Parts: sequence; structure tokens; C-alpha cells
Amino acid sequence: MSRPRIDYSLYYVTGRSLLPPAPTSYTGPPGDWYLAHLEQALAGGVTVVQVREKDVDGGEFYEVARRSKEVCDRYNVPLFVNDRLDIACLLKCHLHVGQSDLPARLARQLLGPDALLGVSVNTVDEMRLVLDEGVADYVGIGPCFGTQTKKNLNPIMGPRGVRAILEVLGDSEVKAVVIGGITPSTIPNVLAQTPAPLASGGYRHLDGLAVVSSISAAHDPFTAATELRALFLGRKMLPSWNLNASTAALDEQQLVRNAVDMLKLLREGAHKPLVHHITNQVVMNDTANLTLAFGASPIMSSSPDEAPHLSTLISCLLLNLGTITEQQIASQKIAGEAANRNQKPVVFDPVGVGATEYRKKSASDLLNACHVSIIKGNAGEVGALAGLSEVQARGVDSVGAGFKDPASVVRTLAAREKLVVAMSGKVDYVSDGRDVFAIENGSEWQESITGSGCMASACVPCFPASLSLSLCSTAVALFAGLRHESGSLSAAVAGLVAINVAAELAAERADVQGPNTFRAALIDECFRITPDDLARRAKVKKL
Ligand SMILES: Cc1ncc(COP(=O)(O)OP(=O)(O)O)c(N)n1
Ligand SMILES: Cc1nc(C(=O)O)sc1CCOP(=O)(O)O
Repeated sequence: MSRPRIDYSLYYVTGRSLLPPAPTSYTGPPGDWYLAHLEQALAGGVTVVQVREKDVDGGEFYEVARRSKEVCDRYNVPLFVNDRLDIACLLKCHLHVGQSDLPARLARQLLGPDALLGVSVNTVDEMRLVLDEGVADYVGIGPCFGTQTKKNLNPIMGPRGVRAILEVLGDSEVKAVVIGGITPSTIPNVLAQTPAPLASGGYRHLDGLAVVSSISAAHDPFTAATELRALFLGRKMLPSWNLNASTAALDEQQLVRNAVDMLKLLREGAHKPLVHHITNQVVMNDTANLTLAFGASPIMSSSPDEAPHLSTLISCLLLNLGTITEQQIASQKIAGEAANRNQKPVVFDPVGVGATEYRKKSASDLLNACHVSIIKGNAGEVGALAGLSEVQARGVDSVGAGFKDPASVVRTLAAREKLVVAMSGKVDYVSDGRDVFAIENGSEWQESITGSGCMASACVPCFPASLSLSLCSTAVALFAGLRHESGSLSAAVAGLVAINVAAELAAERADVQGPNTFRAALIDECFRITPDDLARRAKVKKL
């Protein structure tokens, strides 16, 4: 095969109808403004061009493609045409076909062996077929997000749907770009969430980003292209996506020391983190009080209107699925996106996610809309997110004996989602995708009150030192592709150790006579617990 190896990192699919008016500084013929705009995009860093013309006849399509090719040739950038095999053959350029166009295997016969061929895919089955046929050089996976640019859009897949396709693609030679709603503000989420773990270790990444409006509608296509490509390449320069080559591991003593130090900061009032809760109606009062008891400040708001402003003020966002409604999930998405934009960590408690399809879809929509730093759930919830049926849920509670191998469940889910997973139960398990820690503190009384899992989740964002680290890690993970690191892990372990030790202290009190007195005592002990209590009682083990 003599087909060229090309750089797919910034794939520009043209959209002449979206071009802004030519600026006054443009003095060329009005009909050539498209070409001048294209040339600026190429100069800014576009690495592949596809001419896509939906509303013109064959003659005009041919002319636009021919003249585009002249410009691309000057920049040594390969040109594809969309759908039109005849024009690709005439111009000796490359071809992109969709699922409803001429089948790829037939297109390949006429195209010959030297031209590149791209195919659109929207489902894992389409991806499998492309691999079976073996004629495509790359796939365009989309739509990732909603877009105004294309009519008759296929189902939106979100970054996690794109990841499912990359999982099928595995370490095949076929390249992959993502398309649909790719903009500077969605790219960090795409880069954070799409890498798919490979059976052989490491991750399968996207080879590039495909955009229409982010360049064609830009007044300054040079800067638009430069920014888009830099965002994509920024994550590639860091080797740390490979979990084996990432940040230094923390041991259990260090994690306990971190928890103790953070509690000291809270007790001294040196930090009073503001935590935005979008949570359920059952636990709202308890989790607000518990946040205060630890020395942090809660703000309980489900309003989509204030979430963007709040995200500039807070230390952390806590999202809880417990009594989810359409309106609340919309608010959570807006708040999550804003938190990502402002580099604030997001803790997600997927309460009852296994219970109904509605909850599953809500969790999936939310995780597609924003990248979270920590998922904290019970075994049923973690199992549902991991796609495992070994542990069943009844409503929002997990039932049965738990996972046979809980450590590998949390480790696998954390590595796949590229975040920290904290699974609460008699023993809590916390993993960053590489290491797993077991926390063996707690009291049986915790099972007797409603919302004890939500209370545990609410403890995590109270630990300010960890979250300022976590904040860096989230930002880096989002913008540079670095694996989340010790901040999220420390926060998750500290939060769970703190609530569990407080529960032990509450259970030992003579005034605890039943669930209700335990509940009150638990909040009191969150208020009274000292760094020494944590240091003496913490039972954290690296597995
Ligand atoms: C890179 C890339 N990916 C996907 C598409 C979509 O192509 P298709 O499915 O043929 O839809 P139309 O573009 O014809 O509307 C693409 N053009 N480029
Ligand atoms: C041309 C195209 N194909 C898609 C697919 O899902 O296959 S989405 C799309 C339009 C992408 O435009 P924008 O970058 O402006 O969102």
C-alpha cells in the first residue's frame, strides 16, 4: 500500500455557507473570500481539509474542490472530498463517505490503492464493520455533541460514546477523528474522557479533531486553527496518560497524614472551602450541617441561572442524583460544565444509578457533559456504572455480599473513567486507576440512617488542601491530558476516613439510643473530631 501517512490532528471540514462576511481589509474578488479564509486556516495549523458542499451542483462542487486543492497543495495539506467519488477520482484526491453514501468497499475499488478513504461511524457495530471490511484509513466518529451545522444528525454520542468506539478500534492502524460540536470549550472534556483503555495496557487516543463551524464561522481563522490545534497537541506532549508512567504513588501513611493535615487546616479556620451542592431533598439538611460541622461552607442551589457565577466562587461542586428531575439534571450539567471551565473539581454521587433507566441515562448525560474528579457510590452504584451485574441494587441501596474482587472493580472503573472512584460499604475502597486503598473504619449504625452514603460524599469536598491539589489535577487533566493525581485521591480518602471515624465516635456515645440519636451524634462528632482522633483511628490499607 502506498497511501500517505498524514497528520489528522486538525481536520477542517469546510462550510462555505457559514463564512463571516469578508473584512474590509480583504481586497480580493468577493468569490475568492472562501479561498482566502481557507488559506488563513491552513496557515494557522489545519492539517487536513475536506471539501463538503451540500447544496451545489456537481460542476460547482468540482470547481470549489479543484481550487481548494490548489491552496492545500501549497501548504502540503491533503484534501478530501465529501461523498463525491467522481470528483475525488478526477482531482486525484482523497474521499470521505458516510453510512448512507456509496459503500466504502465499492468506493475503494474505484478510488484505487493510493487515495485515502474515510468513513463516518456512529455506533460500535458500524465501527466493527469498518474494521472487518478493512478498506478505510480513518473513521470520523460523530456526532459527539449537538451541532447546528448538519441536518439529520445521528444520535449524539457524547465523549463516552466516542470512547466506546475507540475501545472497539483498539490498537488498529485505522485512525480516528471526532466530529460534531467540537469547540475550544468542549475540547478539554473530549480529551479528558475519550481515551479508551487497551487490553494490552495504555490507552487508545483520538488522532484528531474534525471541525466545521469552529473554523468556517471564525472571523480570524488563523487564530481559531492555532488555538484548536494547540489544545489538541497540548495533551499529546505529556506522556502521563499512560497510568504506568504517571505521578508518584501515595502510600497509606501519607494519605492519613494528608487527611490529618487537612483537618488541622479546617479546624484552624485556615481554609473554609465553599462547596456548591446540587443534591437530593432527603439529605439536603444533613449534608449542609455536616459540611458546616467540618468547617466548610455549603451553598445548596439547584438554579441553572446562578451556577455559572457560583462556579467562579466555589472550591468544589458536589452533584448528587438522589431525587433527580429533568430540571435538576439540566442544572447539574450547566454547573458541571462551568466547574470544568473554571477548573473546579466535581464530586459525583450517582445515587441509585442502577435502579432505573432514567437514572442511568441521567448519569450518562451528566458524565458526557462534564468531567468529574471523583465518583463516590455504593457497590450497586459503582457496579451499574462499571456495567457489572454481580452486585444488585434495591432502589438506592446496594444488596448482597458485595463484589468478590472489589479492588479490581474500582481500579478498572477509575482507569476507564480517568478519575478517582470511591466505593462505600462495610469496607470502603478508593482507587485512582492504579492503586487501591481499603478504609476499614465505620459503624454499623451508618446503615440504619437514610443518606449515610450521601453524607460520606459530602465529606469529600470539605477537605480544602486536597481540593486545591485536586483543582490543579483536574485542570491539568482537562487541559493537558494529565492523569488526575494525588489531590483527588487524598480528598476521597480523607473524606471517607473522617466520616467513618466520626461514626465510630458517635456509636461509642452513651446517648445514642437509635437511628435518630445516632444521626444527631454523627453530625456532632463531625464537629468535634480532632486531627489526633483521625491519626489514632484511621485504618487505611494499600491493597
Ligand atoms: C471527518 C468527517 N467525519 C464525519 C463526516 C460526516 O460524513 P457523512 O456521514 O457523509 O455526512 P455528511 O458530511 O455527508 O453530512 C464528515 N463529513 N467528515
Ligand atoms: C459534517 C458533520 N458530520 C457529523 C457526523 O456526526 O457525522 S457532525 C457534522 C457537523 C460538524 O459541524 P460542527 O463542527 O460545526 O459542529
